[in-house]
Parts: sequence; C-alpha cells; structure tokens
Amino acid sequence: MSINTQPTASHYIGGAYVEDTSGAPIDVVYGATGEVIARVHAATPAIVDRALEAATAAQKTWAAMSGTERGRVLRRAADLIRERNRELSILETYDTGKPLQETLVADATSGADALEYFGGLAASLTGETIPLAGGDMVYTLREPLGVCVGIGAWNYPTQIACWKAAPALACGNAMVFKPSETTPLCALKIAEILTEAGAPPGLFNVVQGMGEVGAALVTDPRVAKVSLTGSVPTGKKVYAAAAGEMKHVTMELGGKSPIIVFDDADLEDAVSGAILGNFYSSGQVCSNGTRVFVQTGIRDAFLKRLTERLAGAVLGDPLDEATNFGPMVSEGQIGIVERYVRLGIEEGAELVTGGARIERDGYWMPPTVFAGVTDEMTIAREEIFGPVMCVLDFDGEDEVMARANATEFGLAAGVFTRDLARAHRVVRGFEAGTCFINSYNDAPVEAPFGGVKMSGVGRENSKAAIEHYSQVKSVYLRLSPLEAPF
Ligand SMILES: NC(=O)C1=CN([C@@H]2O[C@H](COP(=O)(O)OP(=O)(O)OC[C@H]3O[C@@H](n4cnc5c(N)ncnc54)[C@H](O)[C@@H]3O)[C@@H](O)[C@H]2O)C=CC1
Repeated sequence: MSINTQPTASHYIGGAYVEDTSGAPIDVVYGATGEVIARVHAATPAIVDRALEAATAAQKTWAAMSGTERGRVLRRAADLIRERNRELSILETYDTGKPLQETLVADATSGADALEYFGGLAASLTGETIPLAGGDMVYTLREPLGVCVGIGAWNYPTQIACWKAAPALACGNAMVFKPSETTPLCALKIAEILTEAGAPPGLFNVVQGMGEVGAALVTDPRVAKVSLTGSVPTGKKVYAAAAGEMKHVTMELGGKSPIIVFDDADLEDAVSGAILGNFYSSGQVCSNGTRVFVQTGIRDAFLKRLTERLAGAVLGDPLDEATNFGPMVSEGQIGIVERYVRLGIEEGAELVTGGARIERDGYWMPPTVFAGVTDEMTIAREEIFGPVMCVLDFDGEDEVMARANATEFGLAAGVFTRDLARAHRVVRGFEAGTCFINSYNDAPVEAPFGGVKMSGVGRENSKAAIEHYSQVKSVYLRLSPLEAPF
C-alpha cells in the first residue's frame, strides 16, 4: 500500500483543511532515510485564533447533545480508525520511523481503543443526589470544562491525539490539538475521521507549530484546560503558564523508571520485560524502565541471555513487517543519545553491546546496553529517550527500593520475581504512578496512566481521566422553609 505523506493542508479547523503559508515552514523528515516527506507551516496568530473560535462555537453544540449521541460519534470514529488501520499505521511509520510491525498494533489501534472506551462511557457521566435534613437535597451536574488544548510529543502522534481527544470529547469539551513539530501528520487524520464520524465542525482542530504556538494556546483566555505530553522542562513552563489563569492541567512527562529483577525471577520474562522497556520504539517511550536493577545472583545469566536475545533485533526498512527495530525520530534525538553513550563510557560504565551510530542514511542507533552502572552516573540519572539500557547490580530488597526511588521522576516501575508477597510489597513501595509485576509497558485504556513527582499531574485513560476533563456543579435544592436572621 502506498500512501501520500503530504497532507492536504497544514491545519484542520472547523471540519476542514486550512492552509496559511505565511507561517514558518516545517519539514517532516523520515527517520529511516533522512528524506523530507512533507512540509507544513506553523500556525500564525490568525490561525490559532480561528481554531479557538471554531472550538468555542462547536463546544456549545456538542455539550447540548446527549452523552449517548456523543458516544455514538466517538465509537463510529473508532470503527473508521480500525478499518483504516494499515493506512494509518504506514503514516505513523513515516511520521515517527517506528517499524510497521509496531505501528500496526500499538498506535491507531490504541487510539481506537480510547475512542471506543470513552464513547462507551459518555452516556453514563452523571451526577449524584445527596439527601439532606428536612427533605432538602443537593444534586450535582457533571459538566464539561469548555475548550481544551492538547499538546503532543513526537513518539506516539496518533495515540497521544486520541488519548487526549477521547475523554475530552466524551465529557462534552472541544479540543485544539498541537502535535509535535517533529511529527505533524497523524493528528490531521484523526481530525478528518472525527468529522466523518459526525463530530460537529470545530470540535477537534489541529494546528501546527513549535513551542510558541503551544504557548499561545496555553495562555489564551478561551482555553479552560491544557493536557501536555512532553518533557519535564516543557511541563514546568506549561504548568506555570496555565496557572496564571487557573486552568486545569494534565501533565504526562518524562521518566527514568526502574525495573527490579530478583534472583528468583523467570529469566526469560525478565529479559523480555527489559527488552520491551528499553528497545520498543527504539527506546523512545516515556515510561521505559531504563534503570534495570539486577540482583547479583542472577546478573551474569541475565546479561548472557539478554545479549543472546538482542541478536533477534531486526534492523531494516521500517515498512517491512519483518523489521522489529527502527531508527530514531530525528538527527537531534540521535545526537542526544550519542552524547549520553559518550558520558556512560567516560564515567566508567561497561558497554556490553551497541553504542555506535550505524553508518547509513537516517538516524540508526542499535540496542545499547551498559552494565556496571552506578547510581551517580549521568546515564542512570537523566532521561535519555533512546535505545540505551542501564544495568545496575543490587544485593538486598531494602537497598534496591531506596535506590529505585532516589529520582525526581516517578512515571513507571516494574518488578520481576516469583515471590508474590515480595512483588506486592515492592510495588507498594514504588514512588511511581504506573507499576508492573512480571510485565512491562502494557497500557490498556481501562487502566489509569500517569506519573507522580516530576513525571506529571493527573491521569490519562480509564475512568480517572473523566475527573480531569469535567467538573462538578452542586445545586442546593430547598424544600423546607428558608429562615433568615431578620
Ligand atoms: N509521560 C508521557 O506520557 C510521555 C512523555 N514524553 C516525554 O516527552 C519528551 C520527548 O518529547 P518532545 O516532543 O521532545 O518533548 P518537548 O517537551 O520538547 O515538547 C512537547 C510538546 O510541547 C511543545 N512545547 C514546547 N515548548 C512549549 C511551550 N513553552 N508551551 C507550550 N508548548 C510547548 C512542543 O512543541 C511539543 O509539541 C520526553 O521527555 C518524554 O519523556 C513523551 C511521550 C509520552
């Protein structure tokens, strides 16, 4: 299947494609080859204004519909996404470089899950009645927030757009979404599909641009809520800007998550978890378990089996479904990874495998493993956001828990052990929002996803997301006589 990677126009506003070539050009580069595959233009202030106007108008129409009607539109969009999964997955592969083998199962499909799940919930978003003395009562109304802004990172452009749009729209909000400037293509397709599914024009708009377009959206008084997926430094800026007008926020930020492998773990499962948590999407996943703490009794066996299993990584054309490991997203990102690899070597970590950029077109870094990593090394403290696993040794449970939690981040954490009591004890001790026992990086829509500490505020997916896209109005209803002092 061949697809056209150049979108009809840069932005999608009011149910249609909109162009304004006076905005700065943004070239979209395919990570596998370094070729420019599309060009879009950053939104000008006039485009931002138009998107916010369209969203403001559509939100009123949409909120007046019943939850059942809103849900039907979202579920129809989910069906359309599934029907077009292959085409959408190929576009995701061009946008990000991730292999088609991954995008066929993890991107548009995950977006469809979110639209289906929140479409199903939309009709059941009700308030409650609270009986009081004398027959009085309070009833509550669960109301939308208004116009929500979604701002995305570049690693999961389809999934991020859907994870934000689905709960927002289910609750009766409208959205203006700004994709990452690195991956501007996929969100436009979601906007098209929502229109086709029956969403009122302007309900879900996409505007392109760099940080300043995001900043203009975040500070606009018409916006009630901002949901960002991005790095911690950007999260701090966006959270602070939103606070100026007391806007609601959801922050899905970075991490440096631990995976703890005890001596009694199933070795194959533990190695699988470490591979999934470090090399899926070439390591460009926020919840990755990049600090792999391995108990000394199993360390050698773990490293031996890990090295054997890494031979199964198939680097090649991402559009070939046999390929299971793709390039990095951009020259900038591979440069960051190369710098960390140098720091790892300089600071004394043992490079077990990988570490050198592959000399070919595009941005290829092989799976890279450092052993003998210690807590103070830069590669053990900072988020790398690439295919670099750090293996750290440990002896006892108390020691490893203290070390696992000694980070400003708290997005995810995993433990591999056959001892269930220990597994539950360990996850209770983790300072992390999303934990895994004998697994890693599963993200079903039914489960809350998000971080603690610097990794974020709020939760995406699950019923928990409803709290972040709606507010409760209390209505006091008096049936008894109303007394006053005079
Ligand atoms: N917790 C999560 O769910 C995820 C977190 N991430 C994090 O995202 C980072 C990588 O993605 P990047 O795109 O490089 O992140 P980034 O923080 O550079 O950019 C994220 C988005 O924010 C926008 N932005 C930048 N400055 C802004 C400002 N002042 N106001 C408003 N918007 C602004 C960017 O244009 C982009 O769309 C990693 O740190 C990673 O951990 C990535 C994926 C998922």
